[in-house]
Amino acid sequence: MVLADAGCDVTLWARRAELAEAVNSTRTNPDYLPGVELPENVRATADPAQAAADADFTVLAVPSQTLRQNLGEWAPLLAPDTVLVSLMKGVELGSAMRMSEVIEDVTKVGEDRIAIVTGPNLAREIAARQPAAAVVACRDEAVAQRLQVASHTPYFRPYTNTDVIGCELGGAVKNVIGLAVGIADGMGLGDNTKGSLITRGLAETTRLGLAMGADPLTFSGLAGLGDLVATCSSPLSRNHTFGTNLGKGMTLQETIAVTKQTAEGVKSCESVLDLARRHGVDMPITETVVAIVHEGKSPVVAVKELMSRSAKPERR
Ligand SMILES: NC(=O)c1ccc[n+]([C@@H]2O[C@H](COP(=O)([O-])OP(=O)(O)OC[C@H]3O[C@@H](n4cnc5c(N)ncnc54)[C@H](O)[C@@H]3O)[C@@H](O)[C@H]2O)c1
Ligand SMILES: O=P(O)(O)OC[C@H](O)CO
Repeated sequence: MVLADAGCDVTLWARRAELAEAVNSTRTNPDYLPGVELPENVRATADPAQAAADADFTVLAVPSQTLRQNLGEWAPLLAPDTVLVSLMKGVELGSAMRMSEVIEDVTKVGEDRIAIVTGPNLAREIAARQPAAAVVACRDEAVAQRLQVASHTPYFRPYTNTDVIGCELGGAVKNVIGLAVGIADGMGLGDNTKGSLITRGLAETTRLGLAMGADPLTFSGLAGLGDLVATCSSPLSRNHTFGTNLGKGMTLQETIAVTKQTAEGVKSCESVLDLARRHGVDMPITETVVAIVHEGKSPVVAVKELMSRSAKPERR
């Protein structure tokens, strides 16, 4: 919708032919965004070859853990000079690769033709055309600028950045911190806890980013703080809501059963922790989220343990 509103002709690929037909005939996506009317220049198809043909930009928005397989099937269909754009906010399990790295690995397209869009961009609010800023990041600034023009609308304001590592990490780790804040909310804890988790979450994201070669200033921007604030405040965030359900005492299986859309942090908390260990970085909040979500640790015990860690200066 953003690209179409900015004047691009958009072909949307959908897995199910009936959903593609519904989008074309009703101008809505009844399963995912009921009540939102899509612009005329968005067409849907279930044929990936038709979606990929002649595309200046190929925008990828599948769950992070399925990207490698999806892209493996689509790679032979991509237009020769297309720019591959990732909207995904996760890290691959096992390889601990960021999404742009998976794209490069599968397609062998160079990093100058791989871009990402990230920032405080909850889908429902974007679909309601509420004002939001975003970051378009690419190692090649000219490519980022092209994508900036292609996606700039009266309600969507993209800024360019060349720090792809920092922008991607900001998006992936904020989902883990969103889970932590949701758990705290579900436990009935208040805004001091939230402010502390957001700030210390940003500190551990920045530590990881520095170890991986990111620009630390990226984390005080839209991809870092901006997205943390949106995710950790909003009931629209799937990660936040997932955490809230866990904090209220639901089991992991019960929480998964009521979660209809992708909550990336649930899997990516493990790959972010993997990255932290590979780089020798301490990420206590991420470690705690992994322990609660995947190892059955009680949130009450986890809070006690986090609060009784050894005292230290703020900036280390
Ligand atoms: N929704 C948001 O507000 C938002 C905002 C910014 C970024 N993102 C990111 O976008 C990415 C996708 O999230 P979403 O919100 O679109 O999730 P979603 O769950 O709403 O949609 C994911 C889509 O992928 C499809 N899908 C699931 N498994 C698949 C598979 N094996 N192969 C192909 N398609 C498959 C689903 O049918 C669905 O259409 C995530 O990385 C998320 O972090 C989401
Ligand atoms: O619903 P979430 O938790 O995946 O968050 C959506 C976006 O990433 C917010 O910017």
